[in-house]
Amino acid sequence: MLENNAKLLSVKAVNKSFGRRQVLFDVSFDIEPGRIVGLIGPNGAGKTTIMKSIAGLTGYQGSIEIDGQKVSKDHLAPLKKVGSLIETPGIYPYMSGFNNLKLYSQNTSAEDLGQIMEQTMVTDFANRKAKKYSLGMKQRLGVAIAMLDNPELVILDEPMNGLDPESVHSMRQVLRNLADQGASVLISSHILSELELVADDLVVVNHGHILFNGTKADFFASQAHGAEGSTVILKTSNDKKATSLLSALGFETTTTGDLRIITDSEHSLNKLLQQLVMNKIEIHEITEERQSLEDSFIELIKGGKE
Ligand SMILES: Nc1ncnc2c1ncn2[C@@H]1O[C@H](COP(=O)(O)OP(=O)(O)OP(=O)(O)O)[C@@H](O)[C@H]1O
Repeated sequence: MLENNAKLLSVKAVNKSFGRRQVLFDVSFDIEPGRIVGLIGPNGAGKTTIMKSIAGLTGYQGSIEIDGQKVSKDHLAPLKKVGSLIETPGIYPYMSGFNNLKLYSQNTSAEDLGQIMEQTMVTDFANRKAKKYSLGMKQRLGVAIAMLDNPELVILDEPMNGLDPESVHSMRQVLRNLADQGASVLISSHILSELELVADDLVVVNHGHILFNGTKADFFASQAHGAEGSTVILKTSNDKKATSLLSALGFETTTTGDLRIITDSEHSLNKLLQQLVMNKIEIHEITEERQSLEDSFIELIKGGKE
């Protein structure tokens, strides 16, 4: 059994080359039980290679441990605790979805199997041959396969790919249920908004380097209050006076349309409000324009290593 706060998955200093081309550079991150970790990066960043290394599908240098046991291509025993959907799910096309599930299931009761099919919304088409499935149906069946036999770690490579908005919504619910039951979930995407609502933690990767590894809240905070700061939009009793006052104090202001002020640690929102009050400028409306996670991500990727 895992102790509290133990790491279910520990990836340490993983390097990987294909021939002479290195594609992963000192990749390290951990996953605790019950957490959903979003692995995010643009196409070719190294997400699938990281997941394949964890799932024992490709060799690597460094260390990957699941529940304290090292995983490698030659030591797959820890993978009993892992359910995965990586790249094309291994679905047999001439079998029904239900029979595919039964084939992969070693120790899932009929009742649990029924529940997994309900949760992943596979039940309605479970008796049809898999070759007739759409991409979204295959994805759902692939996730159902990954959930068989009570995995402690579920690895899903781009599981939202091909899903309609309703299915994306229920997939989030499925992942949250898994985490609530104590499983750890590693899910990848190149679209941050797919992960934004579901991930607890984020690992941002680009060109095989980890650019950020921490909670989603920390990611947002580190980006929103980074060098650019956040933008405050003000409506005051005297915008002209407010602009010249704040400019004189070193605030970056723009007045095309609304009065917009960029705040940072030195020119904080608190300082801005104090100055307006001291100078008897009434504030009629104030809104903070927060950067979306997507903007933060793009900024981080642009500033990342080549
Ligand atoms: N079998 C392989 N042989 C050679 N190079 C490979 C192989 N698999 C992946 N690569 C290279 O490794 C790098 C990382 O690829 P990977 O598939 O891990 O990225 P990804 O982040 O999953 O991308 P995507 O979002 O497009 O799936 C890429 O430059 C890719 O071309």
